[in-house]
Amino acid sequence: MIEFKNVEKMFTKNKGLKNVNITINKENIGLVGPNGAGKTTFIELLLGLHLPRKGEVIINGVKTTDKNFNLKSIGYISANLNIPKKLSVFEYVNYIKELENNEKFNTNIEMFARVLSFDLNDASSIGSLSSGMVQKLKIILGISGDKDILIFDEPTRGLDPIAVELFEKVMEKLKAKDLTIVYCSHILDEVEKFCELGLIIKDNTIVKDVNLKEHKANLKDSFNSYYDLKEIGEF
Ligand SMILES: Nc1ncnc2c1ncn2[C@@H]1O[C@H](COP(=O)(O)OP(=O)(O)OP(=O)(O)O)[C@@H](O)[C@H]1O
Repeated sequence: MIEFKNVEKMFTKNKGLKNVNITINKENIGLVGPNGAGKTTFIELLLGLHLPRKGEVIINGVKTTDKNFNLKSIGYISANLNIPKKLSVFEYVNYIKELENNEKFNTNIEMFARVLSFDLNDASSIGSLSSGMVQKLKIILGISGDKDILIFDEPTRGLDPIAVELFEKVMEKLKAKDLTIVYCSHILDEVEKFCELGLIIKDNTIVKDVNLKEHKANLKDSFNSYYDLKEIGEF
C-alpha cells in the first residue's frame, strides 16, 4: 500500500510536488501530466529517493524516512539509465540476482528474457547497448520476483513495436494479479489500457483523478482540458 499524507517536496518555488494526499492499495494507477509537472518526483518520493519536506510517504506501513524502510517489495522500471554502464549485462544480472536472492526471481528473469528475446548472458557492457535493449533489461529485472508494488516510469520508451506488443501482454497478466501498480506514461492509450484510475499531475500537484474503468476516453479529454494549447504560427 502506498500512502501520501499532505506531502510536499518543492525544489524551488515553482518546481517539485506539493499538497499530495492519496492512498493506493492493490489498484493500477496511471500518472499523466505535462513535462515538468512532478510525475517523476512523485515516483522518487515513493521510492524514498527524495524525502518529503512536509507530510509523509508510507509504503506498506513504513515511512520512507524510517530506518527500516527498504525497497524489497517494490519493482521499479525507471525512465532514466540508472544502471552501471561499465558492467556487462551478465555481471549486472548476476549482481541483481545476488541482491534479490530469490528463486522465483531467477526463473522469472529467464522466462521474461526469452519472451523479450534478450540475452541475459551477454558479455557486452550495458553502456554499449541500444536504448531499447537497456529498456528490455530494466523491464525484465523490474517485474521479476515477488514484488507487491510495481512502478513503471515510461516503460515502453525505445521499445520496438513487437516488444511493445509483448510488453502489453505481460502488463495484462500483471494487471490480473493482486498488485499495486503505478504506471507513468505520456502514452495515454497505455494508461487507459492498464489502469483503473488516472491521476493528472499539473503545476506540482494532483489536479484530477479520472475513473478509467468505464469511460476510457475520459483521460484524453481531461488531459487536454488541463493543457494550455497554443496555435502554431506561420514559419
Ligand atoms: N533534483 C532536482 N533539483 C531541482 N529541480 C528538480 C529536481 N528534480 C526535478 N526538478 C524539477 O521539478 C519539476 C518536476 O520534475 P519531474 O521530473 O517530476 O517532472 P515530470 O512530470 O516527471 O516531467 P517529464 O514529463 O518531463 O518527465 C521540474 O520542473 C524539474 O525541473
